Amino acid sequence: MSSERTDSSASASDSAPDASAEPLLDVVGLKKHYPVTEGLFNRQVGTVRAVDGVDFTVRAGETVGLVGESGCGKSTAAETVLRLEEPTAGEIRFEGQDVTDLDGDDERAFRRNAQHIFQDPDSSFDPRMTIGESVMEPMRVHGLDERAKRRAVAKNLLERVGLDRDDVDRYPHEFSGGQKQRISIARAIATNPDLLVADEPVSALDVSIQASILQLLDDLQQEFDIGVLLISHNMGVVREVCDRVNVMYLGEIVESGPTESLFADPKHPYTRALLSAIPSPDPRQRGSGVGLTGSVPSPANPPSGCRFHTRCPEVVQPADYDFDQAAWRSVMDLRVRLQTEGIDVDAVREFVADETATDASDISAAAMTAAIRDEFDIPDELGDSDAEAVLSDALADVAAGRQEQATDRLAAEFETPCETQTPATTDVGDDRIVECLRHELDVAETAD
Ligand SMILES: Nc1ncnc2c1ncn2[C@@H]1O[C@H](COP(=O)(O)OP(=O)(O)OP(=O)(O)O)[C@@H](O)[C@H]1O
Repeated sequence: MSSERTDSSASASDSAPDASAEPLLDVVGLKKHYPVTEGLFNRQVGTVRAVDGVDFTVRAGETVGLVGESGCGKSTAAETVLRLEEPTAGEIRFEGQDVTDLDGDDERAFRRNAQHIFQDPDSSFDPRMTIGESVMEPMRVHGLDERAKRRAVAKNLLERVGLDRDDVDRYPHEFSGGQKQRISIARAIATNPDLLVADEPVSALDVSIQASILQLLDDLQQEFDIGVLLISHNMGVVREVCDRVNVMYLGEIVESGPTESLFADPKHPYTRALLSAIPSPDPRQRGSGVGLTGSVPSPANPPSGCRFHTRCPEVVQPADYDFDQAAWRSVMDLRVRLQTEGIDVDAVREFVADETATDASDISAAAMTAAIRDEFDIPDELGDSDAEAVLSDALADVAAGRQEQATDRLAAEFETPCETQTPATTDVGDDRIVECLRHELDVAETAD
């Protein structure tokens, strides 16, 4: 974790861990799939690819972020690393040892050495146990038999995380959310772990106390040289505390690199979109970001090629066309909608009838297509006459109730390379990788 965050230019490198050191945690090709079942006999009808082949490392003394929107697979990755979930495939090497098939003493040692903090401190405590008992519990499980010693350690830990030694006999309901998260941290470090997995440790807390909890984690990490895997949907939090960042989308890592350079020059359109969502204190920068349309698609049926292509503001245009990128994205949004939910033409007709105070039966096809263009932010004319002809025909099909025909027409004419080619992992230098066709094309062009 970087030490002083007020000077962002000095942040990540101040306490930068030794990049040549063996990783504490080395995750390779990790997959976690869940079966989708149906019926009385739980017949498997599909697979949720929650984590679908991710690689990352955490070194001692390093804080590594796993960031992405809700549903991208971050928590599943964290739970699988901790062996709270069994991996479907891949390797999880902790201190040089593959933990996927540990048992007995080795498994107990791993559980002692890899601890976690979860998002909701309210649900992480047994309300009938004093907080001292909660903090002592992992010490008991891991072999510290003398109660008096456990109690003394618990008191020290409570003091270390900013509470009072005498709080040891109090109950969870007597503490605020922030204090409870401090107690969770005390409990997590009670066994002197080498790795701490913190899953959204501040997102349930009031914004005013988030910074102090992150600072506490930072201080403890430096004091004990712990490796931290921080799960967050919040790029602002990640920037504050991480040395390295892995950006995750729909079960895959699409970009990874040192925090400072990744924030200064994000390479993947998804990273750029996440960054644009961070509120800026500078009014000149507000609203300059690229918005993301729609939500994360289901990992039971991920899009082909680049999984982000159904939402990507920079999705590549077919070679035959060249028009405004924002208009192209809007046309793609229409295509995606037709392919997924479809368009309720009757609702469009009713809407136009209402807007124009006209009888629904009198609404023309032209008025319908204009309303659909409007809804999807598609300009009245695309800047490419061939593309415009394809779109006009497709919209005429939609207005006439021939959605399948429109869907097929758009799919055939507006096929993007991003849906047919799975982007390879491209090394873009500076210890950074990105999985995006645009970078592959750039690298290929430079090589030519
Ligand atoms: N036990 C399960 N069975 C089936 N699907 C699951 C299971 N656990 C998670 N998923 C699915 O896997 C995907 C990833 O979920 P996960 O919770 O890991 O994402 P996340 O990025 O951590 O999001 P959030 O911050 O909302 O928890 C989601 O679509 C989720 O519905």
